[in-house]
This record gives sequence, structure tokens and C-alpha cells, in this order.
Amino acid sequence: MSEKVVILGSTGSIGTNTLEVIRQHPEEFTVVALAAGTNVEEMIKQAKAYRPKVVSMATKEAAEKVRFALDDSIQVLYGEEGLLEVATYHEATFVVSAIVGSRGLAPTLAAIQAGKKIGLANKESLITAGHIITEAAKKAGVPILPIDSEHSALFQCLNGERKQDVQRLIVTASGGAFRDWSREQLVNATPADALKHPNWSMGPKVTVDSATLMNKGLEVMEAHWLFGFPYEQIEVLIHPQSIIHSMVEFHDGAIMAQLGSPDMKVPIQYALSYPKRLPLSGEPLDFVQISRLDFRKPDFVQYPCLKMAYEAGRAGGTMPTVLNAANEVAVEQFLAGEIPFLAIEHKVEEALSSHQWIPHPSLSEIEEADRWAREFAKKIKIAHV
Ligand SMILES: NC(=O)C1=CN([C@@H]2O[C@H](COP(=O)(O)OP(=O)(O)OC[C@H]3O[C@@H](n4cnc5c(N)ncnc54)[C@H](OP(=O)(O)O)[C@@H]3O)[C@@H](O)[C@H]2O)C=CC1
Ligand SMILES: CC(=O)[C@@H](O)[C@H](O)COP(=O)(O)O
Ligand SMILES: [Mn+2]
Repeated sequence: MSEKVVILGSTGSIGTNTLEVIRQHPEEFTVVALAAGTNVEEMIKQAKAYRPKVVSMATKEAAEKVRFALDDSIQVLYGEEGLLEVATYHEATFVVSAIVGSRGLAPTLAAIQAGKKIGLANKESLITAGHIITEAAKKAGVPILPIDSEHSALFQCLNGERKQDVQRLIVTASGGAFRDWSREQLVNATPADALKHPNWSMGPKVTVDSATLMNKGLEVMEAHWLFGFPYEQIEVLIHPQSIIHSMVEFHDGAIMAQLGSPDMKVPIQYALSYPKRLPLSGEPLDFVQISRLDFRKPDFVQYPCLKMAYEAGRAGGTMPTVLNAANEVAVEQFLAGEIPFLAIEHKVEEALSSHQWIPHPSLSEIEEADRWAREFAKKIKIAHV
């Protein structure tokens, strides 16, 4: 029987890669519902090609344009209500959560509570409300299958192993667009510079997060929530080639690593078809051509966002929520040309140090902390950066 798939964020980088995996395996997967923001043209193309039963757009205006282009057999919804309807669509068995940012939290939680298997790319929802998502998944008895490449790698390396035999998780980082830039050079870094990721083609927000290494900080927290290890057992290692996607070291000194070309279709395929593996088109990894793999330790002075993420993760409660929300606002402002690159870390730092920490927040307290951090981060003046 085929998996009935919903994609939240279908028009984005993860969304389009997911549709490509599905296109290569029509016998395994059927697309039943899609949700996106405002990319009308891409949604019309996808709806015509995959014939879902329902689609939803972020705004009424976008939905009307999509509806105009499709026949009546595809229902077109919009707004928060439409998104939740798609996330919990009755026929769906598997929901790919690939909206960018913590706005992915509500639909991801709703999909879990509706008993859908989750393929999780939207790391921000897990950072923002880790205990709420993991408890909801446990209660509903649904698996959260990682799509993020490092977590897919860790998931594969941990397969069949006992947790108590693990020494540490080693999360690899490319170092992002500014891997070889000095702090002095970063003062003048532009959005165009930050968007030149050395290895991966991704959406703008995660690409900027790669450049600050906030992405790696978020991924350390993501690993904590997905696999249940304390922060002391989760390390980051800079690996410029992005060939080793992460590793697990065991107490006997053995290390398991998952390798592959930097192609998100591989972890997406693994999440969708777990525990099977399906063939994918693409060139096999050529070790002779790669010839070497390099590593170095990340430096907390060079990458304060990584340091703040470890601290926020260890503090727990509402600190990760605030870190994530302030970062989302700052990245958006940077991409809009409103603030310099180094103001991102400055805004996150200010928000964390001004926040009234709540140790065991409810969902509404998380939503309130997220709202507070966004407003606070927007208002921070950056003249002295
Ligand atoms: N790209 C990658 O390779 C990887 C991404 N991730 C994570 O996956 C998530 C998605 O990243 P990525 O695909 O790169 O991002 P993109 O920016 O490429 O895509 C974001 C998607 O979210 C949709 N969206 C935005 N706002 C709304 C809204 N209000 N309602 C509904 N949908 C909305 C966009 O729709 P529209 O364009 O129509 O406005 C788009 O489909 C992020 O959390 C990222 O960290 C993790 C690992 C790798
Ligand atoms: C592809 C993927 O999973 C991204 O999250 C990736 O990790 C970005 O690369 P770096 O953050 O290592 O630069
Ligand atoms: Mn990743």
C-alpha cells in the first residue's frame, strides 16, 4: 500500500526535493495534500503534476490565484485554518514538515496529534518546543523521522545500537559561506555573500544560519530532542567537504559515520521509506575524486551563535524559544538589507540576556516567549555593531 503524503512547505527547497523523490517512486507514494506560502506559480505547477486532493496557501489572494488555475477536483484553502486542515488531512499517513521557521510548530503538532508519521525538516519547531513535540509524539505513538541531513546520518548510525553504548554524537558542519573569513571581514559581509553556501543548495534562512553556525547550534538542540542525549555528549566538528554527514562514537572506540554526496533527496528518501531504502538517480560518490576529508574544531569566538545555542539548550525552558525567534527576526532583517551580518549575533545575545526565563513552559508560554523575542529583536538598535 502506498504512503499518502502531505508536504507542508511544498514550494521550498525541501518541498521540491521531496516531490522529486516521490516522482521517482510513484508506486510507493501518493501526494494527497500540499501547503505553501505565496509562491502561486510553483503551487499551480505542483498541483497539476501531482493531483493532490487539497492545497493551501498562506493568503487568500494567493489561494484565489491558485484556485483560478485549477479544476474543481482540487480543493484550495488558505491561512492558518487551511494549513491545519492540510496538516491533519484524513487520508494522509505521512506529513513532511518543511515550512521554514517556528510557524511550522502549530501544523507539525496538529499532524502529530492526528496520528500522522512525521518527516521533520522544520528544525525550528523542535528547538522552540522540544518537550511538547516529543511528548505529543510519544502520546500519539507516532515516529518523528529526521530529514535534516546530520540527524538522518545520526539516525542511521544509531540504528540497532544501545543508547548506553554511545560515547558521543559528532555533528559535522561545513563552516558555511564564511568559513575562511576573519571577524574583521565579516563586518562588511552582504546577503549575497552569505547565500553562497559552499556545498548545499537550500532556502535563504537556513543558508544564512549555516554562515553564522546558528544552524549547527539549532542542530545540536535538534539532536538532543530527537535522540535523547545530554549536551555534553553532542559535539560539533567542522568538515568543509560535507561528505560525512555526522558520526556516532561508541565506548569501545568504534565510530560509525554516514557518508554521501550533499543531496537532500537521500535523507528525504530514507525518512519517507524507513526502514526500507529506495534507489535514487544520481552519481555514486567517487572517493578517488574526493581524495581527502578535512576536519577542524569550531571556535566559539569566531562563532558566538554556536556558543549561545549550546548555552540556551543547556538552560532549557524558554531560552531556546527566544534564541530561535530572535534569530529568525535578525536573519530576515539581514536578508532585507536592514542590518549588518554581525548584528544577527548581537540581537540574539541581547534577547537572551533580557528574557525572563521560564523553566518548564506550557505551549502558550512558549508562544508568548516567541512573540516577546520577535518584538524585542525588531526594536534593538544596532548602531554600535
Ligand atoms: N533546504 C535544505 O536543504 C534543508 C532545510 N532544512 C530545514 O527545512 C525547513 C525548510 O527549509 P527550506 O526548504 O530550505 O526553505 P525554503 O525557504 O526553500 O522554503 C520554505 C517553505 O515554507 C513555505 N512557507 C513560508 N511561509 C509559510 C506560511 N506562512 N505558510 C505556509 N508555508 C509557508 C514556503 O512557501 P512559499 O515559498 O510558497 O512562500 C516554502 O514552501 C527549514 O526549517 C530548514 O531549516 C533542513 C535541512 C536541509
Ligand atoms: C543540508 C542540511 O542538512 C543543512 O542543514 C546543512 O547542515 C547545512 O550545512 P552546514 O550548516 O553544515 O553548513
Ligand atoms: Mn542540517
